[in-house]
Amino acid sequence: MKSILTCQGITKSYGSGDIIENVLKQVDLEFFEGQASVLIGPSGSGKTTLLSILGCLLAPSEGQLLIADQSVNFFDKSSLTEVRRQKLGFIFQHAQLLPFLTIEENLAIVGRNAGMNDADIKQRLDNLLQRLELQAMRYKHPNQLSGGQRQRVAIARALLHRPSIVLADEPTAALDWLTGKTVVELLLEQARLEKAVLVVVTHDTRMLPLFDRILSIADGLLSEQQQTAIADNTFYTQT
Ligand SMILES: Nc1ncnc2c1ncn2[C@@H]1O[C@H](COP(=O)(O)OP(=O)(O)OP(=O)(O)O)[C@@H](O)[C@H]1O
Repeated sequence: MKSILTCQGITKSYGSGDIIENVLKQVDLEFFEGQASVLIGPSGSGKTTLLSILGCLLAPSEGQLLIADQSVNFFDKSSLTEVRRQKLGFIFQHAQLLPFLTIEENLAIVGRNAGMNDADIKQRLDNLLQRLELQAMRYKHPNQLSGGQRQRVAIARALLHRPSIVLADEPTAALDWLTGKTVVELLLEQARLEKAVLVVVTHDTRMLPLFDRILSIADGLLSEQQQTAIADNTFYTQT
């Protein structure tokens, strides 16, 4: 399996002196092509912090982040922006679509930012809108869509430029259980089709069996749980 994303000894501290908070301690992790992971942990345990480091939005205090075997630690701001535009797709709790643009225009921007040509953007848009059953929404504006439909657009937007890594921070938190489950299932299906690494932060432990890997953070330490423990109900604490 091809290694796409690696954390080597990542630590993250906030503050300084006596009021230093060590949020992540020596996190070692490797993600492989097409692998879907869920990241869980109590509130304030560092899930968003880790996701932000994986997404090159936040620098670690120590340790290295490698994308496709290349360390991004010493990349300057514009190189990091380029990495984000080319290799990463993001999904947040709220879809964060631009309200004054149509769904098509919201999606096309991502392709343009990644340097795709118009023909490729159109082909990709047609394909993703069809796969996510969004064709009827193409010329609508975000406020004309339901929360679940907006998150489906957010999935299309995250995948449009064929990123090798897709990161989602509580993508279902604003949705009811059934809509949320459908959104996560679609996200998993589409990310697997694209062979992207997918990392999803959630508080909803009912989602865990859907994923290939279950990563858990507590007290700054990251551990991996086995799906069998979930099935046996030996690891089923609401976080
Ligand atoms: N910019 C910052 N400056 C200082 N402390 C921060 C900053 N960002 C996060 N923290 C602290 O780091 C810890 C981890 O925060 P983080 O948002 O990563 O947790 P989380 O697991 O995502 O929490 P939640 O589940 O509540 O969203 C918290 O104690 C938080 O207060």
